[in-house]
Amino acid sequence: MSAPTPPARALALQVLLDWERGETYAQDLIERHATRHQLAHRDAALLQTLVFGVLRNISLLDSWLDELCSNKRLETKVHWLLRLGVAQLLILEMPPHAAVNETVSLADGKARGLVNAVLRRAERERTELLSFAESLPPHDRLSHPDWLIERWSKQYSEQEALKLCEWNQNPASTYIRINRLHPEPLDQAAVANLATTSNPEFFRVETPPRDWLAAGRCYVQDPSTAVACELLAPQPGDVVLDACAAPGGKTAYLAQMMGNKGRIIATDAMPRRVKRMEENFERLHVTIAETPAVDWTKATAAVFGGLQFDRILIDAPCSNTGVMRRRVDVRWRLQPWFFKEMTKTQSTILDAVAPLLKPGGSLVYSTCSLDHEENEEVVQAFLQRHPALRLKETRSTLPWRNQVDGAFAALITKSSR
Ligand SMILES: C[S@@+](CC[C@H](N)C(=O)[O-])C[C@H]1O[C@@H](n2cnc3c(N)ncnc32)[C@H](O)[C@@H]1O
Repeated sequence: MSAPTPPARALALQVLLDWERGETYAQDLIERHATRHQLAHRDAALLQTLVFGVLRNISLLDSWLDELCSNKRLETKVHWLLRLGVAQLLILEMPPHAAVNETVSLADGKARGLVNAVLRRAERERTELLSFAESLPPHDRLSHPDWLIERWSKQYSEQEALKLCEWNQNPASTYIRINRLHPEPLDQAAVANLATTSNPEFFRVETPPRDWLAAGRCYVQDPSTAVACELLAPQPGDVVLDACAAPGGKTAYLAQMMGNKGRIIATDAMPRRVKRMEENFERLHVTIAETPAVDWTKATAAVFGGLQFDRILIDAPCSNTGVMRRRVDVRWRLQPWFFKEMTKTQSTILDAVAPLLKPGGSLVYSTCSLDHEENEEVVQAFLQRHPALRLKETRSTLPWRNQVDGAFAALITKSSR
């Protein structure tokens, strides 16, 4: 007989403890636990709500706990348990009975009394605690590192930096892109019922349509990801390199734009991600992609034996500051020095790939970062190192303005002589 599935709150506590110990993203830990325990979709969704609810609000929860526990030092497990309990009561607005009882039941013998007392007090003093939150400085109220808010204030404005923090505090919407490469068109009436976006290929959904996803009729993808693909504008018959391609969301859209005619070489440094990309291509009926694993910080342009490309997409690894609504823990992992490190990798990849562009060809450099250092500044320095290349256009989305994830894309061309 298999062991019973632990309740979502017990798994949430385990994910939070694992997250604090390691370098793994919370999303990966959630997926790992959901797979290991074969969680039903509803339970996996509850697990994500609990974990994200805590990680999105660590500073706010700790400000409340300082009040509730008179600044007492808390043992690690008790601390996470209290954060989890208070998040359910004051942020996620879960029924107090379940929130308190089930959270207390996860505490070890000696700690139960404390957890029970603190959570019951939080429930009683709910109104006072919520108004106390309003009096906190932004880095505590909106749970973002102070240095990050300052960095964004310098690059945009203080008002926009706070709007971005507020944006990051809300659960992300789910969007799907309809896969037009699927041999059987979707029932138009079903598509007509979907919530439209400003891009006719993308729709907002409350819950992902699982049968459509499994059958490759759609792909979960934020509309901001279209910016780079549309700027690259590949044509049927083109030879395209997608240098940082996994898990293949943009490649699949490029293949659709090309009507599955031509050739795409979709590379990525991580074999595990290449495998996932291959599965995605198979499901999405992408038939023109080849998927060699290539690390562009080690490989040179000679890797394809002289092959040159009409179009190149470099969707570079980045700080992910444009997608912090989805990657809720990025804010706690980022450090001020990380941006400079990232720009070194981005520039190395650009320099390695640039010689593969045909004369007259187009290259798009894109990120899901909002940071000028990783975007405009990387592009400017790249152009200075490669005088044959010209910047044609840049496009970006800003979450607080465009209501989608943040993205940046620069279109660069090579003269035909
Ligand atoms: C932003 S993600 C790409 C997302 C993808 N374009 C999509 O739309 O699904 C960046 C990718 O770059 C890959 N990567 C990181 N460093 C790399 C390198 N040195 N060479 C090639 N790929 C790299 C990562 O493994 C990651 O899959």
